[in-house]
Amino acid sequence: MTQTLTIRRPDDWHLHLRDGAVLQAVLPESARHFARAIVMPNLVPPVVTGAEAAAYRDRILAALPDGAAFAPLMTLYLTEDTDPADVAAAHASGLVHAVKLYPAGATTNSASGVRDFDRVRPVLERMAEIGLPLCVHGEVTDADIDIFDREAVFIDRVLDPIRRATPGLKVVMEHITTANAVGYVKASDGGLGATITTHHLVINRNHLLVGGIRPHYYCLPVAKREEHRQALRAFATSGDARVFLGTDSAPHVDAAKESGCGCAGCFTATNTMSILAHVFEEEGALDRLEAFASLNGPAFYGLPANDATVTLTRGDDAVTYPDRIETGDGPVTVFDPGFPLHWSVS
Ligand SMILES: NC(=O)N[C@@H](CC(=O)O)C(=O)O
Ligand SMILES: [Zn+2]
Ligand SMILES: [Zn+2]
Repeated sequence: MTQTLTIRRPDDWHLHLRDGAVLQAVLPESARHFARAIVMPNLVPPVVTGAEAAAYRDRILAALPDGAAFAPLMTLYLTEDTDPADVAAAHASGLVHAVKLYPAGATTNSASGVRDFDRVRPVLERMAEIGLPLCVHGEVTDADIDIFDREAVFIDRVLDPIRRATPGLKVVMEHITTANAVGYVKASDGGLGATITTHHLVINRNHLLVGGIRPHYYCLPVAKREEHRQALRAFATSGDARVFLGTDSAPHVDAAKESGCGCAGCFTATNTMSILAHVFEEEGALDRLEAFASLNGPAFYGLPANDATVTLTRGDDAVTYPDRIETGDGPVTVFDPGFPLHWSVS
């Protein structure tokens, strides 16, 4: 039996496109289904200034396949030396849609991130004035905090104090992985949103570690216990306007993942919409997929939803995707959800 679902064209509110040969290879995977994406600035070196963001945007547009309708929404990488005036100008020109906070050392290419949060206070205050959202990688980096606890501790020690000290600052808690984060966002009174990735709706920490270590399931924040995955699924499929899709599709070539010290990141751009339809169907929430993937994000960012639509079709036969995408730097493995997919985007 064939079933169809038509929704506004989705957007991706947290995406890594990289640069050079990898950008060239992975960009079509996102542009195929998504109209817009918040593009992460953690290149090496990072995208810190408005001028750097404009140059990166030009490289992305140059790499787009002919005829693709895809708009990169640029972000700036917050450092302790970031100039509030440069941020405000990049926002006023329409170039920059968010500033990204990486605690120094928290994740891939975060060495230039923030150590002393007092040093970025002037930037945060300016952002609150102009309505520019702060996107947050929400993990502490203290050596004595267990990696599975780093998100929950971040909420108490960093996120909540920043929000209290900067009233009116719009914050997106990105790629949330815990029931603690779900609870914190649900208890907030506005100005706080959260993104959830495709893979955190599918895997828990057993998928990563049982029966052998699975480097392609390793990402940050690391997948948690099953009870946390269940909390994420309930929140994502609830229709709550504070939560929306940020795939955090994060390509690393296989040689960097399948290594004695493998990089963090799951590459989900290729099959995300099929996986999400599967998850929402399992949760009896197909009617709320549009809110999560296409409506809540633009509303939070103050942008219109897309006029175009996509139709998802559920067929009896499983749909297949390539196991890996070839890039000029080597292959990038596509996230394997571990179950057959029946929904495809037409
Ligand atoms: N999520 C990840 O595991 N990796 C991301 C960085 C990030 O979003 O934290 C990357 O850039 O590879
Ligand atoms: Zn992150
Ligand atoms: Zn990310």
